[in-house]
Amino acid sequence: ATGSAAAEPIDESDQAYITPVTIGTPPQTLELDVDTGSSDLWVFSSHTPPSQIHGQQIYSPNKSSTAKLLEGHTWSITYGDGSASRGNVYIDNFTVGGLTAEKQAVQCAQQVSASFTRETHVDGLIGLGFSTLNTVSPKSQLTFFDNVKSGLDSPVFTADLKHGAAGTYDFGFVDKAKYSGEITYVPVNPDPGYWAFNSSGYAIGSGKFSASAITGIADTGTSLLYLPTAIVTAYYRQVEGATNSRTYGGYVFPCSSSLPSFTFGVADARITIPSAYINYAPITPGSSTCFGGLQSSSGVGINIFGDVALKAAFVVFNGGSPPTIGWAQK
Ligand SMILES: O=C(Cc1ccccc1)Nn1cnc2ccccc21
Repeated sequence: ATGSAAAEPIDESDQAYITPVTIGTPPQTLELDVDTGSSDLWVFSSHTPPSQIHGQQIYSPNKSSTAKLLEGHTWSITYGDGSASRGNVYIDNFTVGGLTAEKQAVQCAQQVSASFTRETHVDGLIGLGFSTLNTVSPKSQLTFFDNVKSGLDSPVFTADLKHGAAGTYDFGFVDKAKYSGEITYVPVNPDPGYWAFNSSGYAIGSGKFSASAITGIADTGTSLLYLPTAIVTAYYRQVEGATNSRTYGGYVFPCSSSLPSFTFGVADARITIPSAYINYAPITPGSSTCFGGLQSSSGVGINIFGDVALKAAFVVFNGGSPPTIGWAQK
């Protein structure tokens, strides 16, 4: 089996991407954020306090003839940016891009933090990290990918995210039409539960490539690229008027500044992020001060190749044994 689903940016800065899914019988459609940086599939639901719902679509298990409460199970998750949610768990049919997991654990939110309430376009998350990270207790649950993997033509899913346009998540196959040249695969360390890999180094603009291993995670659920401070300060030294703002929590610069591109290595391959992707967004709508798409990982605790990096490439998340991750230009 294979599947293919759209990944639509929620705003003009590609802060997140949403993917349509259907849950239950008759099918209820929601739009979820595919997140390789976590492993809980959770949704706004009929159990979510109305005061915490601000335009999101909800899943009502009591309207699904195939929904079954997973007795005595709860979940609670806090993300690196401090956002959080928690609730109870139902088992139901879950379909993405024509692929159905018959008995998917669908975690229903009974509480979401303000940042989720504010994100009106996001009805929940599909965690596609490793199932070891799933927070359901007392028995942790499998991700959608782990549930359908054995039935896929190939045990992979791919991300083709785009800047200001709809991209795709494919399941079970690698679409040659979506990339140029070759895909370079490197090992993944599944122990942290993330898609952790080593980048072989970086270059700023047309500068020389600096070979240095950068351990990071490929995280579709994070908007920006977070790298070591030394790399980030070297980058913004080349940006007229850039400053590291305590007020805004990172590097900002005049929106009119010209920015260098940023290249990262994957073994002997190179992925170049166009400068436009690093001119992420005005600090507030209409401001002439812009926030950088490349920021320091020192406050995050881990290097994150988020959407700013991912949308410059075609990425293969290979769930085989051993797991690997593949990067190609496009
Ligand atoms: O939490 C993080 C990483 C992060 C970002 C910024 C600062 C510190 C850490 N990403 N993420 C991955 N999945 C998420 C889901 C919701 C919110 C953030 C999510």
